[in-house]
Amino acid sequence: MLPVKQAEALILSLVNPLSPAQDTEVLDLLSASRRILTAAVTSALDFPHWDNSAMDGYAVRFADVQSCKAEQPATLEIVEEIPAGYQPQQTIQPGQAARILTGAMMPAGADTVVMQERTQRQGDRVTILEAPEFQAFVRQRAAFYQAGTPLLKPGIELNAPEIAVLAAAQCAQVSVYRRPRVAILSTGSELVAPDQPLQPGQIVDSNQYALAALVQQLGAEPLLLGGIPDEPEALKSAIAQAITTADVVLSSGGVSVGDYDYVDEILATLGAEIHIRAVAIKPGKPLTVATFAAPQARSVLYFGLPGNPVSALVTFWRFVQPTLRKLSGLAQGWEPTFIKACTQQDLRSDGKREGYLWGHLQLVDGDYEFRLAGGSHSSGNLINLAQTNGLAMLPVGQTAIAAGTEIFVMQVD
Ligand SMILES: Nc1nc2c(c(=O)[nH]1)N[C@H]1C(S)=C(S)[C@@H](COP(=O)(O)OP(=O)(O)OC[C@H]3O[C@@H](n4cnc5c(N)ncnc54)[C@H](O)[C@@H]3O)O[C@H]1N2
Ligand code: MOO
Ligand SMILES: [Mg+2]
Repeated sequence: MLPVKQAEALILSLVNPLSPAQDTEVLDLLSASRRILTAAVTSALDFPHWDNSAMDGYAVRFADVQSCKAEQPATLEIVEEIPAGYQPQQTIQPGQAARILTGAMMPAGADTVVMQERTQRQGDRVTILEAPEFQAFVRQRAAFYQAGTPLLKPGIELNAPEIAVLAAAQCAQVSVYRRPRVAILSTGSELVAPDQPLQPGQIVDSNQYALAALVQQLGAEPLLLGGIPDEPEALKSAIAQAITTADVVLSSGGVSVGDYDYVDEILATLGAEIHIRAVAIKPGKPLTVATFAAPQARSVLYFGLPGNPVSALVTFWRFVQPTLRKLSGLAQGWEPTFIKACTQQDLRSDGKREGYLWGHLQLVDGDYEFRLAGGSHSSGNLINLAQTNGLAMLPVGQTAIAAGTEIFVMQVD
């Protein structure tokens, strides 16, 4: 059994990220949310594009107003009104000012803005009641970004801030990585679809739905291959089909030592290289990780996840999620986030495998608290997994952690 950290490192070393040359598509900016940028973006524009006013007020020459105060105000002649979107026509001379609105271009000759509240207006004259700072309320050209320097790096996820930056830089279309394709198949002769009547001994194929939801949440495209009975020929043809269409294949079930656990055997028959057969994690010990090399242009990574519903989810969060993040072209941040939290209950584990117990992570007065889900922590119990958002990690060798102790909790929402 491989320790969890070693399994994570080995799995990440098997991942070939999508290629910025081949695996890309060009999208309208509005469709690019949550996608990953393939190439660096620079802009020919400075930000701000020109000196402009940060306030509604008056553009003045600092020299005219630097010593004014309420008892000794300065009165200036207003020679122009400058709303946003208008190019000033006048150069401000000594004794002159321009009415200026927020975001409007500074006129030549002026270097400072006096906010409206520090002035009194009489027709085409304005009285400045208080000396401003030199260059007050002027947003200088290129103060935020200089044209030609790096604007956005490749391998970042495009969320609202990045989309705003791209729009402002007039990048109406953007090159992003295509979505990774993830084939999902469930093994088990006992499985039926949710809309089928249940016969004695049968259960619903919930793993297919759970895995599809997780794949979608990560921005990848799930290819649903359904439930495959525990028959070697059926399984072989399903896996053979999956590896021709997907970047990653996820199966659940059939990886332990039972009489109908055929996955490893079939992978070997199909020419896969099996890298992992078991990991020291609870739940999730019987985890198979394999690669298919040729004849595809790119290799296919195969995860034989354990069939127990919680084991399938925990191994997805711990190992498949980082894989999909790396594969997707993200430059960093593949690994799960572990948060220090104070457990509110006693936690127990056999100490032989790295244990993961599900529960709820919550900020209370600035500190995270972990509340263990009530009910059974059996890997077959998916019911109390609902409404949880964290997995408390119990290191190998540790059998009991007392309530009130600080622990690491893996965030899973
Ligand atoms: N003698 C041993 N038996 C088992 C061991 C072991 O080390 N020695 N390991 C146990 C552990 S740990 C796990 S986890 C399971 C993993 O089993 P498999 O991956 O072979 O999965 P199956 O046997 O096919 O199914 C296990 C369980 O999960 C249910 N299942 C399967 N697929 C689905 C699905 N798509 N949706 C919902 N539920 C599913 C299935 O009905 C079984 O109840 O092996 C232990 N046994
Ligand atoms: O360790 Mo198995 O993955 O749950 O029961
Ligand atoms: Mg089994």
